[in-house]
Amino acid sequence: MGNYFNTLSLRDKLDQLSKCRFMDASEFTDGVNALKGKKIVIVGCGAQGLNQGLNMRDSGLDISYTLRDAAIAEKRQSFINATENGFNVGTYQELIPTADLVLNLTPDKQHTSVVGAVMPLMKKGATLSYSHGFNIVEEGTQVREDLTVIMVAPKCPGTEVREEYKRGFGVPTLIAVHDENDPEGKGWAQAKAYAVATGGDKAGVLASSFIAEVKSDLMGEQTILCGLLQTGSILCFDKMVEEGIDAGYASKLIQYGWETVTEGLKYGGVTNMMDRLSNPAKIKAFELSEELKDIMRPLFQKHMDDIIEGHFSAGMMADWANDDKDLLGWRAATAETNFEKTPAGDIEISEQEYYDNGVLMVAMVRAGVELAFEAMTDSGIIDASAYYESLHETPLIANTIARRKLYEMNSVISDTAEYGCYLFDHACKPLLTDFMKNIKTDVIGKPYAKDNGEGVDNAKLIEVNAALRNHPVEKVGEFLRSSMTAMKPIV
Ligand SMILES: NC(=O)C1=CN([C@@H]2O[C@H](COP(=O)(O)OP(=O)(O)OC[C@H]3O[C@@H](n4cnc5c(N)ncnc54)[C@H](OP(=O)(O)O)[C@@H]3O)[C@@H](O)[C@H]2O)C=CC1
Ligand SMILES: CC[C@](O)(C(C)=O)C(=O)O
Ligand SMILES: [Mg+2]
Ligand SMILES: [Mg+2]
Repeated sequence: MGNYFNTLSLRDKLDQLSKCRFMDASEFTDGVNALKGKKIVIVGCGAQGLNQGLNMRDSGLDISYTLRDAAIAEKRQSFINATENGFNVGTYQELIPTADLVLNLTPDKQHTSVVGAVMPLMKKGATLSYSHGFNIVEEGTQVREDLTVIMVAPKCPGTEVREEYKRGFGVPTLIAVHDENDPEGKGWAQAKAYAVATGGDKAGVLASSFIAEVKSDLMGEQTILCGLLQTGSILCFDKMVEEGIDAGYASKLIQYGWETVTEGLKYGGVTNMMDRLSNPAKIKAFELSEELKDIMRPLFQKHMDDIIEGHFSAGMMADWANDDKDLLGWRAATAETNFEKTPAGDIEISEQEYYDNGVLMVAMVRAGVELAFEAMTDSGIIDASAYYESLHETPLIANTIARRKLYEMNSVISDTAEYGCYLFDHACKPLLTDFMKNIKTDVIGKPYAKDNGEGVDNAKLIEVNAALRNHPVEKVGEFLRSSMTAMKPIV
């Protein structure tokens, strides 16, 4: 065992990183048939396990859960999740030998021990599935030759996998078959049926590789999706309070503001989100985001380099071996931030006010989306995949902050994402210290145009609009969104 990616030649690395094909709806006409009547056993009933299982059962598949013995004996939350939803639950010995498909939906840290325990019990020719390829790519786990190994990775938190499915939509999903484990050539058919069962085909499916999924997923979650939303929440809240804005108002503006402004992003990309601002505010947001991009670019690039080279995974695995000291310390520190401790005030904020009084938040989102997209595509990740891991998923993560702030986001995302989020946040906040010194309430907490007049330089506005609309994330986004015909509004 060792870092599998690092054992490949440069040519193979680049080939794997660039594996990404947007699948046409016509490729899913067989629906869930490849898995119909098959026994599907999910290991773990947490964020992904529960929500994927609910969708798959509603899609007509046979789902049961296997949990470690202690979880069953002590009736832990995973046991409650499964039994209260009417699923059959059993031990590994009871259920794994009956399974045609085993979904490993335990935390990445546990994969080596879980796969080690489950694999000997799996019947010959069965399939093992992951929703994140860390164990295969970064730890180099080798799976029994007779087993098929697939990945179906929703580009989204588990809660939203369920919510989007209930809305009749789905979440973009990346599927892959591990080249070294497809002895019967059935991997792709099963992965496609699984993606249909979770609703992924309605939002868009990419046929990809374990490697491309891991490297892009880690990058998205550490930077724009979670890291920058955490940094932005803390910095914007502290600034508003320091400048005399009511703390309840500041708390509400941020808690629900990310969800509201990124809903504009989800529908019409950065262009639409920025168009929701008045013209003077849009120009200001553009200038702020350009400055933010210059300051944060080296940090985004460092995260991408560390992920590609394996430094990130080595550091996180060292923390696993150290009883998660960093993860737990950072988690406790996040709970003590003033943003987290200040409840949202009972104040009406209209949808438009979130944009007008949140110009800096809009600027942060634009900067983060574009930087993450640029760092991924510069490293050989295909634009569609980079789009899902930056622009499309940001609103889905923002939804979690609207529910119960950073606590909710960090509980709902995987432990791997949570670790990466804190790592980025702790590096990013100091980088933005000088930038934040110049920030006043005209761009966070109060409407921009009111204090700055309505005058606009036409030439400047045309230049800004062109820069926004011509960014490559907008080009690929336009194409990908055109296939998301079942998308439903939530704000
Ligand atoms: N969170 C998310 O939204 C996303 C996660 N993923 C990926 O999905 C996978 C699952 O992550 P996530 O849903 O966050 O995981 P959770 O932490 O939410 O769920 C973990 C589940 O695994 C069980 N578990 C924990 N430790 C062990 C162990 N040693 N042996 C057996 N079971 C164990 C837990 O039950 P108990 O402790 O009671 O035994 C619980 O049911 C990961 O690979 C992750 O990267 C992919 C996309 C998004
Ligand atoms: C954004 C974090 C994620 O990758 C996800 C929800 O897609 C995770 O690991 O939780
Ligand atoms: Mg992800
Ligand atoms: Mg992840």
